Amino acid sequence: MTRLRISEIFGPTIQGEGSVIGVPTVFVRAGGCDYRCSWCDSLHAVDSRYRHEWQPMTAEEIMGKVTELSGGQPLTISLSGGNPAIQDFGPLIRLGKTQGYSFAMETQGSVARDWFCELAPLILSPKPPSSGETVDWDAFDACIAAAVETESVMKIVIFDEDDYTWAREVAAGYPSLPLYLQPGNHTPPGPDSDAIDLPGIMTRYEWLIERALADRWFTPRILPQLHVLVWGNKRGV
Ligand SMILES: C[S@@+](CC[C@H](N)C(=O)[O-])C[C@H]1O[C@@H](n2cnc3c(N)ncnc32)[C@H](O)[C@@H]1O
Ligand SMILES: Nc1nc2[nH]cc(C(=O)O)c2c(=O)[nH]1
Ligand code: SF4
Ligand SMILES: [Mg+2]
Repeated sequence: MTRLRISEIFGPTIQGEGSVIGVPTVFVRAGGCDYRCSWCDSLHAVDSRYRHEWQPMTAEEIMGKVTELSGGQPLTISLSGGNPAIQDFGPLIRLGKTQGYSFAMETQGSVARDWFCELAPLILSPKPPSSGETVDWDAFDACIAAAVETESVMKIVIFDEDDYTWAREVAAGYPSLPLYLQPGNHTPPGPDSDAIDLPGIMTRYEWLIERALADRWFTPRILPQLHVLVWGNKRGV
């Protein structure tokens, strides 16, 4: 039986980011990522030093844990990671749907899967220059193409002026994707630290709002990471 590498399953909590912000959800976080963003806030699901925490789980085991957490009430399950697209989440999504659950997924858009069409929504977060990663736009386009008849949205993290300029160019190339801009969160060293630089986040958020409005750029929604404002960088919320 196929097993998925799972870093953590937690909730119910609220979705803290992007188009489904505020919606109650249970998170299923996959272990492993094909990227190494300089500012990744989920290193415990990326860095192989945390591999010992990742559990191989069947779709049935995952749904069992989600059902326990949700009290058996179907809700939206948020798949994140790491990059969930490097594993086959198709069987889990199909099983969960038979039980009334729906699935949203966060991915950077580097690997396309035919099961993206089962998501609602597919949240694509291409990485700006400050991440140190380079986007493969053919792979990104393949992700959009795979999400036939489902909603895809784009969420870009912005730390600085370079990222902002990049986001404007990228957005111009994808006029039909609803766009969300999110100020970057400089996580203090050590993935086990809950501490955040709240003044830094708020300064970047205010700067980002003012920057976009001064440009008369009115299409994106500009949102902070709500869960970070409430709980800091605490894991499992
Ligand atoms: C941890 S990632 C996992 C999913 C996938 N690998 C991705 O990057 O989209 C989930 C979301 O958090 C965002 N993110 C990661 N680190 C961040 C940070 N330091 N500040 C703000 N957003 C961050 C990512 O851009 C992505 O939208
Ligand atoms: N509450 C909450 N909302 C989130 N939205 C995206 C998250 C992620 O790490 O992928 C996340 C997370 O870890 N917690
Ligand atoms: S792609 Fe996502 S999970 Fe992977 S390193 Fe970047 S932010 Fe972290
Ligand atoms: Mg997070």
